[in-house]
Amino acid sequence: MSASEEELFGGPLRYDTGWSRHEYAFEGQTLGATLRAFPGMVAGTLRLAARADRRALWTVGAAEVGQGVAAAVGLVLVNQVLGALLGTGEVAGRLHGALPALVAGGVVAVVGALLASLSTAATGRLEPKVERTANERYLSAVVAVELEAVEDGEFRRLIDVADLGASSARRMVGQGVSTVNSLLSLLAAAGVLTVLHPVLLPMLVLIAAPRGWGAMRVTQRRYASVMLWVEHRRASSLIGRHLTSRESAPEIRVHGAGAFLLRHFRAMAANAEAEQARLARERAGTELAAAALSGLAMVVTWVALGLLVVSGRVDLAVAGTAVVAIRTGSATLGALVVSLNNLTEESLYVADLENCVARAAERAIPVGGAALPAKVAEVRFEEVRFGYPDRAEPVLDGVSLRVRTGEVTAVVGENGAGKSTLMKLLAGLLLPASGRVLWDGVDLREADRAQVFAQVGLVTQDFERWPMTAGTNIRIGAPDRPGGAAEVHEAARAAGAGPLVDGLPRGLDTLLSRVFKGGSDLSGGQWQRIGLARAEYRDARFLLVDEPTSALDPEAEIAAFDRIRGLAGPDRAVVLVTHRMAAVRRADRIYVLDGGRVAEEGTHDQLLAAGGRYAAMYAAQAAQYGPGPQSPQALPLPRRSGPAAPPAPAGSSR
Ligand SMILES: Nc1ncnc2c1ncn2[C@@H]1O[C@H](COP(=O)(O)OP(=O)(O)OP(=O)(O)O)[C@@H](O)[C@H]1O
Repeated sequence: MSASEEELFGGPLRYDTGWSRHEYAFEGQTLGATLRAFPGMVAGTLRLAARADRRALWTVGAAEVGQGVAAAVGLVLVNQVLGALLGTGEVAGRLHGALPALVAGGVVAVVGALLASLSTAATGRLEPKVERTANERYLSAVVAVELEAVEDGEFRRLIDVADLGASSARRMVGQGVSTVNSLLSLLAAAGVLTVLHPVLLPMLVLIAAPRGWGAMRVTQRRYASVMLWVEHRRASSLIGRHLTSRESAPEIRVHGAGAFLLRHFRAMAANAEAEQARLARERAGTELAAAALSGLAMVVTWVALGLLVVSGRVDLAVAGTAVVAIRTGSATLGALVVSLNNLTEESLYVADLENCVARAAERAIPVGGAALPAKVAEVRFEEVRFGYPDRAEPVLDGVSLRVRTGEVTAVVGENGAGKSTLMKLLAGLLLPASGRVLWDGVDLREADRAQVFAQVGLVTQDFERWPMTAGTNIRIGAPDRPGGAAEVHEAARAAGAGPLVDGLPRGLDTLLSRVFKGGSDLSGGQWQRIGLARAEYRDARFLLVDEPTSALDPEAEIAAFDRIRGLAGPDRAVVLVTHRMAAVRRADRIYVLDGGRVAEEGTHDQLLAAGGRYAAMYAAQAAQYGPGPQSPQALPLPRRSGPAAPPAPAGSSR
C-alpha cells in the first residue's frame, strides 16, 4: 500500500468487482491443469465463434489444419532433400536427386503461406463479430432484468466484469487460433521426429520444457501483479480524470486542489513504476534461467544425436532433419505455452460474462403474463410491504392506496419515507414482498409487465439526460411512436419547453452534450422542461412524476405544476411526489407516508382541518411564503427576497 492510498482512500485498494473471485486462482495454475482445461476452453471459444460467424470459423479451422499438414509434409521433404544430398555419387547427381523434393518443398511453403493469410483474414473477420456477439449477449440479458437486480451491488459487479469478458472473448479467438496453430505444428514436428527415431521426441521435450516453465512463471507473476495493483492504477487514473474534469475545475483552481492531487498522482504513479520494474527484473531472471536450462538440454541433445550418428543408429540425413524439427518444435512449444496461458486468462473473464448472462436470466422480468385491459382505470395497493435486501426494516409496511385516471394523486412525506420506492412499485419496476398491487384487478405479479410499462410514463428528478439531440431527448419517451418533428414540437410546447427548443442553435437537432464537438448544454431547470416534454410526448395513462421541479425557478415551478395538473384528464392519472406543499394542495387526493404506512389521506382541506402531520408540514412551508397577493390559481408565490423556493422539510437531501 502506498502513502497516497492511505491518505486519499483510507487504506489499500483491492479490486472488488466480481473477478476478484479469480484473484490468485491463476497463480497455482500448472501446465498440467492448463492442459486439462484446454478442451473446455477451446469448446467455449468455438461456441462463441460459431454463434458469431460459422463460415469464418470453418475457414479458420480448415486453414489451420492445412498449415499443420503443410508443416509435417515440409519436414518430410526436408528429410528427402537431406537424404538425396548426403547420399553417394556425383554432386551434380545428388543435387538433381534433391530437386523434386526441393520444388515440392517450395510449393508446400507457398501453400502454407496462403493458408496462413487466409486464416489471418478470417480471424480478423471473426474477432469483432465475436466481441459484438458477446457484448450483445450480456447487454440484452442485463436490460431485461428486474430493477431490483440492477440496484443489487453483487449483480452490478457481475455487470462490470461481463464488460471485460466481451473484449476477452475477442482476444480468445486470436489466442485460440495461435494455440491450435502451435499445437498442430508441434504435432507435425513430434510425429516426424517419432518416425525418424523414437529417442528424438523426449529430446524435443527436454529443450522446450524450461522455456515453457519460464513463460508460465512470467504470466503467473504478471497476473498476480495485475490483480494486486489494478485498483491502485484505477485510483490514480481517477485522480487524473478529476484533475481535468469540467465539474472539478472551479475547486481545483480556487481551492488549490490541483497541486495536492497532482502530488498524489505522481506518488502513486511512482509506486506503480516500481512494481513494473520489479516485474521486469523477475522476468529477466526467470527467462535467463529458462534459457540456461534449455541451452543445457540443447547441448545434451546434440551430444546424444552425435552419439547416435557415430554409432550408426541414425543416418546423417535423419540427424539433419531432426535438427530442423527440434529447432522448430521447441520454438513452437514455447509459443504454445504462452498462448495457452493467455487463453486461460481470457477464458476466466469470458466465464464471468457467461455467469452474468446466466444470473441475468434468473432475474429477468418475466415475459408474457395476464393481459391488462387496454385502458386501465385504477391501480390499487393492498397492504403492500416492501424492503430492500440490505435493510432489516421494510420501507413500505402495509401501504394501501389507490390511483385513478381522471385524478391527480399526491404522495408526501419526509426524506426516506418511501415515496420514490412507492412510485417504483406503482410503475411495475419493483414487486411487493407481500400484499398486492392490482391493475384493474390484475395482480402485478401475474400481469404482463410489458403491458404495465406501456401504460406508465415517468418523470423523476434524476431523469436521464441523453447525450443526444433535443429532439431525440423528447422522442425517446416513446421511441416506437411514429410521430414526426411536429408532434415533438407540440410536446415541447405543451411542456413549456417551446421557446427553449426554438432558441437552441439548431432547434430540435441541437446536440445536448458537451462531450461531442458542437454540442450545447442546458441548465438544470431547462433540462427539467425537456424531461416534462418527454413525458408529454409519451402520452401515458399513468404519469408518475417524482420531484420534477427542484431545479426550476419559483415562477417556472408554479407554471410546471399547472402544466402537470393540466396533463390529468379523464384518460390519465397523474401521481405527484414532491416536497413542495404548494404543488400538492389542489391534488384530488393526498397520501401522507410515515413510518412505512399511509399516516393520513384526504384532500388538502380535509388534511388541514385534521391538524395532523400534513397540516404541520404545510404550516412549516407556508411560513416561508410572503403575505403578498396570491396567483390566480391561489398558489402562493415564494418571497422574491427569500430563498429561491420553499425549502424541503428539514434534512432534505434533494
Ligand atoms: N436501492 C436501494 N437500496 C437500498 N435502500 C434503498 C434503496 N433506495 C432507497 N433505499 C432506502 O429506502 C428508504 C426510502 O427511500 P425512498 O427513496 O423511497 O424515500 P423518499 O421518500 O423518496 O425519500 P426522499 O424524500 O429523500 O426522496 C430510504 O431509507 C433509502 O435509504
